[in-house]
Amino acid sequence: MESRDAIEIIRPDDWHLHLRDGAAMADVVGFSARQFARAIVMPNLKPPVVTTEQALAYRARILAALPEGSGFTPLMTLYLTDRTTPDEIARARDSGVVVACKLYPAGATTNSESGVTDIPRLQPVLEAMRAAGMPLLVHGEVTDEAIDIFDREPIFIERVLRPLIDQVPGLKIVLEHVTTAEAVNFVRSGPETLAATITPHHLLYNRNAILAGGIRPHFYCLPVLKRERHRLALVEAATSGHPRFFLGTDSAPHAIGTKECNCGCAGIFSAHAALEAYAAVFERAGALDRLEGFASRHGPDFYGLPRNQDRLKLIRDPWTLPEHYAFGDSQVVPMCAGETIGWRIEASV
Ligand SMILES: NC(=O)N[C@@H](CC(=O)O)C(=O)O
Ligand SMILES: [Zn+2]
Ligand SMILES: [Zn+2]
Repeated sequence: MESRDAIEIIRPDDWHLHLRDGAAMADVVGFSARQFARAIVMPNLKPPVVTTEQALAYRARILAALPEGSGFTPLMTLYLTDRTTPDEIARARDSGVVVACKLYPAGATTNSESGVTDIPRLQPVLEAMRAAGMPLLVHGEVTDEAIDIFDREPIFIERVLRPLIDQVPGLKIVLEHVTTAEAVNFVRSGPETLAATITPHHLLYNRNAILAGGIRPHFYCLPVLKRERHRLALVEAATSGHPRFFLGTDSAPHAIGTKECNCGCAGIFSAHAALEAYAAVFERAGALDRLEGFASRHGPDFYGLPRNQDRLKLIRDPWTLPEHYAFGDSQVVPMCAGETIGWRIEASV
């Protein structure tokens, strides 16, 4: 195994991030801005970001909440509903700040109640997106109660994603937060217009983390963590150098009380140490030299955006992660709370 004490890469971007809103957002946005130049900001607020006007207003609130001097760029998204129109896509494109649209199957995850119920009827909207070169970002799980929760991603691929790719050839699609070997294989064998993001938690943990030795709500996210063989498939994909797999943290903070209760929310907060966690995974796989592709090149190349100009340095300097961070009028328990991580971001270089 290689052993290095520092690694310098092009400054990375986060291609899947939940920043929330208000005081809670102000508490977490700095963690992302510290390491990433840009992030795709998810639109599942309450109410969701369904119009360009709402996206512009949300963007302004994010910019106002950034630490002094931060150059962080939020890349905005629209939340597709059954009522989204092709005109809205044109407005989004013309805004220059909305770069993608998010497809939540209605009821699939946190704040997805207004999501899409009938994908074929979305055809004109999807065609407008293809014409605009705007990627469709997909939460890839079926909502069918009859399907076991651990099978919802592979079944989604067969029932929904495969037909969707045929329905609108040429549309860029990102299968977000992939969790299974089936998803990895599907993306690998799919068209050049199909890519996937991979989270740090799905690379670090399997489903035992949620259930073995006691029930641990802070490991509960959607799509739910899977078996070890799936985690290994994800590590292989992320560290393979394949250009259609890239970094998307899905950092999704929830107030502690909404996770530690009898019906806890889905979502893992990882923005406090995301790049450091990915570096640990890549190091363990003997693939630190491939971190830059995954974190800093594949994403912009797929989206058709320029790569970042500045660089960032990670140094070996183990530190212990806090048990909690402030989160609005509450607190959030971060991924790897209380554990030691081997890497630290030194500074911009
Ligand atoms: N990933 C999660 O478990 N939760 C996300 C929603 C999502 O990305 O599906 C959230 O907004 O909390
Ligand atoms: Zn999701
Ligand atoms: Zn998400």
